[in-house]
Amino acid sequence: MASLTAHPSEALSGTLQVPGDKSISHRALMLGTLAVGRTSISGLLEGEDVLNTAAAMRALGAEITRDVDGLWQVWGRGVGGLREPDDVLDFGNSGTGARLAMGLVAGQAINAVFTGDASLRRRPMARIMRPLEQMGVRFVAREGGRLPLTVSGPQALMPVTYRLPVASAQVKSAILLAGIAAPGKTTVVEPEPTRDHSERILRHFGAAVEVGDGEDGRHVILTGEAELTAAPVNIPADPSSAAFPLVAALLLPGSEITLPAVGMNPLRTGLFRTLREMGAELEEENARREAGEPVADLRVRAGRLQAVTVPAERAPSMIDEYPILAVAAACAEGTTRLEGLAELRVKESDRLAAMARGLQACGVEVEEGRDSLAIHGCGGRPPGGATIEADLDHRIAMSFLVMGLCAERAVSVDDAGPINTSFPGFTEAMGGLGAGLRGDGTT
Ligand SMILES: O=C(O)C1=C[C@@H](OP(=O)(O)O)[C@@H](O)[C@H](O)C1
Ligand SMILES: C=C(OP(=O)(O)O)C(=O)O
Repeated sequence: MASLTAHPSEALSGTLQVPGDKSISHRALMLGTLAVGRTSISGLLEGEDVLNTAAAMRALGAEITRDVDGLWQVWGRGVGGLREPDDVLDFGNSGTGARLAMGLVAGQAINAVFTGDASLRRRPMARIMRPLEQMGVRFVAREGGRLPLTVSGPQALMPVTYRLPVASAQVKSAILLAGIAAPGKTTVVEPEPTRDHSERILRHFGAAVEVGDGEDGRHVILTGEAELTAAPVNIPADPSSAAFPLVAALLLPGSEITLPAVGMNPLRTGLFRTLREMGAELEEENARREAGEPVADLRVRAGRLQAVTVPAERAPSMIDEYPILAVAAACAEGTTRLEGLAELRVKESDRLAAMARGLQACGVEVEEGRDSLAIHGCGGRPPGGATIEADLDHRIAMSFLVMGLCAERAVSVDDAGPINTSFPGFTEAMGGLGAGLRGDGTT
């Protein structure tokens, strides 16, 4: 376990190209695998989560290469053309990789065994198993629907209409990926809209996806037995990764940074909206579209932040950003209230408990509820001076390193390794903006 320490920092400045969007990277590799022809992907996130998905797609028969200039090529097998992997598929730390790939395998008449690291093996999979079982897929899983598990795709998959019991783009996407191989229409009804990268990229590859609003929520309808055609994908910078330098720049007086080509999908930008409500100055420049996704350059200037209440219905659009928002709230003036956080308890770690514990260790007063968090802001630098257990959670690790930059005393995380799952080069990237993160060797 390599620990890392963030020391109180001066202003940040410069331009940082944040790595590619993790959600879109997984999907581009998977759609490329199901498509006929060669898919070229630029800007693919080369983090461990996505590299594990690439390895799984190779095991299922796709040919995947990386050119010297970082362009990835996927030669797909066509829907129904995947082969049975001859070993266990290991998705490491990645809920998205494992859950979406279950949907993809469901549409093939093959067996595949899925596993992951200690974090992924404690996360719930029944949410994916239930709808796919209705489509005819069989699972053998550990108690409580945990990995490792075996997926058996049926000879003839049935389409479903499924109402999501929790707001989850991963569940929606697994059903849609399975539905590609089913006859007729597969419908997912989501009470609250979640990130729609799957809908966008499916259309980009030629599938028919209709979206409409019903009384019970948003209906996403995919026409099955789709023929997917390879299409080039240019992946934007990940707004969830951009959040870390962005919040650091907001909190360190005198900072001004630019983050080019950040994904601005409105179902991902809840954090930006919240920070603006807190008084942040965020400018979007050169708004454009890449592979069906909105993108802009973000310019961020430091400023004082005021507490806000973030309503539960905003959670799906900023679900991975609560840990870093909690750090911003700890430095803001007043009490910030975050609601509708139940899903945070089943991420890479129990993020609600991890944030409450870590903030308290840094001298910030908090109240943790069943699905809420109140943070009493310090109106400036919090005390800091703690060592935080990352518990295999990249976002907890990066959030508390940003805390260390903005606190009175240094903050360490016991294991910075998981940062490589989503933001390889994080230490160097922050260093390039002027923030000092120092490795403490091996603990
Ligand atoms: O579909 C996706 O790419 C993701 C969906 C979200 O998970 P849930 O579907 O569990 O909310 C998010 O937390 C995860 O990081 C990526
Ligand atoms: C929850 C996350 O990812 P995943 O579900 O793919 O592990 C995340 O990146 O914050």
